[in-house]
Parts: sequence; structure tokens; C-alpha cells
Amino acid sequence: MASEELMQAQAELWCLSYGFLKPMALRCAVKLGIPDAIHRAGGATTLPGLRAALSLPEAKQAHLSRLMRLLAALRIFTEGEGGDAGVYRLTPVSLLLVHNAEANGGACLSQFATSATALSNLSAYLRLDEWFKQSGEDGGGASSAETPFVMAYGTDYWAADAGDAERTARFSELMGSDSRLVAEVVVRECGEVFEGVASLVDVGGGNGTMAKAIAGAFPHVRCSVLELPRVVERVPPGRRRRRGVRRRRHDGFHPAGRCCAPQERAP
Ligand SMILES: C[S@@+](CC[C@H](N)C(=O)[O-])C[C@H]1O[C@@H](n2cnc3c(N)ncnc32)[C@H](O)[C@@H]1O
Repeated sequence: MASEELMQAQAELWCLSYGFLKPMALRCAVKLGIPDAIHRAGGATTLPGLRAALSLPEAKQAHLSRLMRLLAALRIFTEGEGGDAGVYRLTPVSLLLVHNAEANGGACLSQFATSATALSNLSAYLRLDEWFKQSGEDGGGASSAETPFVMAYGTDYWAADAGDAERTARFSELMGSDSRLVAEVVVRECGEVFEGVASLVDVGGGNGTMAKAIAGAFPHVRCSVLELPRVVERVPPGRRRRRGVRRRRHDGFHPAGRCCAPQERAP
């Protein structure tokens, strides 16, 4: 390899190896409440302003500066735009992390970001190589090798929530927030998709946010949501049967769409 190519390859490898710092920085920003703090400050603030708003120790100022530089490089915030050196502003990405921001119609994806980057997810991915080597016949039989998550926790992603009502509720809520955001665009921009459609089933449709939005905007479409019983149970009864929306209890669903034996499998 020529020197230039060698150095380029080495730089790319470093970037890939430390790429995990990007979601970690995002998670840290959400956990510290940085998007909310900038929003409360009117959409723009300086490093000392941020440190004060977050009540961080002065000794952490230099570290906060590094974190903000990384987040600005990732376009989660901007810094110095319009000649305002040292001023951090929200971007469309970080606006999605603000609680109760009017611009997002109240949808906030901060819980989505922290859930996706949670240790429970990461520890399963860290075992991907082990999972590839597993034959599936040793240990607990074929199901033990179904996914790295099963290998790490002995149960699949959806069944892991089964005994934890709070986690189930949190997941439905965070997915619902994401769907609310998408539903607005679907309803506004994709009307022609629903022309001639008499009914639809949202498989794994969570708390029914998307189905409700579709049924509300296109009353000729009869919408059903197919979900796990524990998710359906958490939806207040009055909201289960809105006009045009039926919700079905369900014990299992084959990836191809056929009902299968009662067990919790990803749709
Ligand atoms: C990625 S989430 C999608 C959430 C949904 N689109 C929303 O707007 O909230 C996948 C959903 O599939 C559901 N699910 C998992 N296994 C299922 C099964 N066997 N039958 C029906 N739903 C299932 C989960 O409970 C979860 O809500």
C-alpha cells in the first residue's frame, strides 16, 4: 500500500473502532439533559451557561467542552454558526430530544435514544462473534442460538419484558412517540397509499398510535392492531376501541404473517 492509502486505512480503522463513542456521547447528552437545557435557554447557550444550567462541577468544564465539540461534529448541536463562537444551538436532531417541544408536536425521542444505547442491548451485541460460532445444537437447543440477545439473556427481546410492567410501558411509550412523529408525515404526505384500502392490520403496532392516526385521517380504513396481550392490557379500555380501530390480543405471530403456537416471537 502507498503511504497515503495506508494512513487513510489506519484512520478509518480508528474511526470505526471508536465509533461507539458517538452513540455514547448522544446518550450522555440526553442523560445530562443538554437538549432541554439549550431549549430552556431559548435555543442557544454558551459553555458556562450550560454548565450552570446542568449544575455540573466546575472541574468538569473542560470535559463538557470536549463532549460538546464531539456533539457539534456529529451535528447534534451546532457551535459558532453565524459567527457566534462558543454558542451552542439545537439542530433538527437535538430538537427531537427536547421534551414538550412545540416544533415536534410534543413527540420526544430521548427515551428512544437511551433505550437503544442501554447496556442490556449493548451486552448482547458484544457477543455477536460468540453467537456466530455457536452451532445451535449445543446448550439449550436450537432456540439458544436464535439471536445474540437470546444467548446473552436466555430469552428473546420481547419475552425479556414479560415480567416487567414498567419496562413494557416505557417501551410502548417511546415507540409511540416515534410513531406519532412519523404518523403526522404519513397522514400529510402519503394519502394516496390508503386509496382503495378498506382495512389494515398494524402488526406489532404498540399502543396503536399509528393506527389511530390513520383511522382518524382516513375514516374509510378499518384499522386493527395486533399486539402482545401485556401491551394491549396497558392501553386504557376507552382507547382500545376508537372509531375505526380494533385491537387484537395475540399470543404469537409467524414472521410470514401466520399465527403460530402461543409463544412470544418477534413479528
Ligand atoms: C419495534 S416495536 C414497534 C412499535 C410500534 N410500531 C409503535 O408504534 O409503537 C415492535 C412491537 O412488536 C410487538 N411484538 C413483539 N412480538 C410480538 C408478537 N409475537 N405478536 C405481536 N406483537 C409483537 C412488541 O410488543 C412491540 O410493541
